[in-house]
Amino acid sequence: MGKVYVLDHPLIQHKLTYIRKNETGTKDFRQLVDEVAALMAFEITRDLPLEQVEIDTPVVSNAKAQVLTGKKIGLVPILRAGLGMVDGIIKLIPAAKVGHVGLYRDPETLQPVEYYVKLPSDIEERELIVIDPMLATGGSANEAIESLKKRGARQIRLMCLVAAPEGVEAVQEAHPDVDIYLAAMDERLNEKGYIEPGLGDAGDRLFGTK
Ligand SMILES: O=P(O)(O)OC[C@H]1O[C@H](OP(=O)(O)OP(=O)(O)O)[C@H](O)[C@@H]1O
Ligand SMILES: O=c1cc[nH]c(=O)[nH]1
Ligand SMILES: [Mg+2]
Repeated sequence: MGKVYVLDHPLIQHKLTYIRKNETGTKDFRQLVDEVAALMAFEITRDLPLEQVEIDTPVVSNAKAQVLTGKKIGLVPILRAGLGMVDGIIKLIPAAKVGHVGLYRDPETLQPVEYYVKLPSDIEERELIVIDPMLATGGSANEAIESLKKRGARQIRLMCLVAAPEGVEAVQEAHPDVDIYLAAMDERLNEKGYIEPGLGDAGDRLFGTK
């Protein structure tokens, strides 16, 4: 079963509180999501492998130093709301390629509807991070992960700001090979499929559409 990591760094938790607040407007919401995504990226890349190299500094020759090695990273935001987390992560991993999976959740059935997929050609070679602020029923994340696997992806992690326990369980059941990284595990889903306490509709708050 995939592991679940709740990233409890104080800066992440402090900023998340302001993201949640009803009175936080679009500009600040966007800025805070960007900052939290960067902080989360810092935490989830802790286990990236390093290799030793030799470099010349202005002072000595052949100094031992370390550089990243292993698989390259690919980011896959789930449209729309996942877009709000891309720039923050790219600041730390500027060479990451970015694929897009477009999904919306039907408001009646809560089922995900796929409308767009565009991925880097070498996804099977990359360590992919699927990003979406919200993991509610888990339907969208599962559909996105399925879509990536169908196209050859082999190593996938999921990064969300806020999750409901139902969504985490659904992903763990459907994709036991996928580890999940969260800023918070919330209490429940309400009858409309919204996370409580949550932060509302992440896409609408990011893009000012409601
Ligand atoms: O876990 P689930 O129950 O599938 O719900 C989570 C999905 O719902 C939201 O997207 P939404 O459908 O609002 O689309 P948007 O990003 O375009 O606003 C959110 O960004 C997730 O993708
Ligand atoms: O609480 C929720 C649930 C799904 N999608 C959102 O944007 N927010
Ligand atoms: Mg939305």
